[in-house]
Amino acid sequence: MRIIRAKDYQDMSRKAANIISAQVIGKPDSVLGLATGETPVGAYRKLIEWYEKGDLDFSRVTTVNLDEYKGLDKWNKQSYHYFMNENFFKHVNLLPERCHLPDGTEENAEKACRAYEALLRALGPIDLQLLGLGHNGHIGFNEPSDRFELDTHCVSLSESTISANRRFFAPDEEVPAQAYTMGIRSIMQAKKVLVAVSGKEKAAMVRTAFFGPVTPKVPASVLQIHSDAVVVADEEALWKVRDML
Ligand SMILES: O=P(O)(O)OC[C@H]1O[C@](O)(CO)[C@@H](O)[C@@H]1O
Repeated sequence: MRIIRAKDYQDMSRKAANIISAQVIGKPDSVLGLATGETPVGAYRKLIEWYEKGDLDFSRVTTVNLDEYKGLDKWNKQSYHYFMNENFFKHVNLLPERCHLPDGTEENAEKACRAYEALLRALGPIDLQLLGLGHNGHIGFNEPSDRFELDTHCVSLSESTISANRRFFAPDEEVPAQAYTMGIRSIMQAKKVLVAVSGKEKAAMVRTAFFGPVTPKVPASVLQIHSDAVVVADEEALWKVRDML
């Protein structure tokens, strides 16, 4: 696992976007695994900026997102479909039919997960998987558990994840308690994994996940044994591991 140090959020975003750009330029028909959350938004902005300048072409790229809330459709402003559309998809020349997320409207969890897993397998290994880091060490919505959940599955979100995500919802809106998420296998089979981390509230988890034991109780810790995992983190996120770099 390589750690790339960035000065601040802007620098981290630019560095993460550089890695994604290099992937798309080097392999125009890449399969990109994408993430939601606040952290990757700056990188998406950079990619949009470079696309607008004519430096990037997404017309042959396929995207697969990590997760979606169960029960939310793509017009719901809190859905990850909506988030991805607003923050990235609609601003670049990705073909809509090549942008995939789990189907939050499918009430039958087994059916929804089976369909997404089949899609992931049909597409083959993801070329580059972008990840954020949850406060409790989750990646996608793979929550702390007694075992690594390998396939796409329906997860009951932990209290800490629900409360962390409350900031995206209006006070009177309920945060969904369940989500469909890509499993650890697809993430680990990705040829390259890029974890973007920013801010001092992630510093303790950076130390636990990337310098502690590999355990399903800290899902992100599994990335330590990925053959090509890169963490791009800013100074605040790295302050608890400064002496180890
Ligand atoms: O980047 P943020 O907003 O801190 O979120 C971290 C992680 O938490 C999630 O938003 C889900 O709780 C993930 O999508 C994300 O990777």
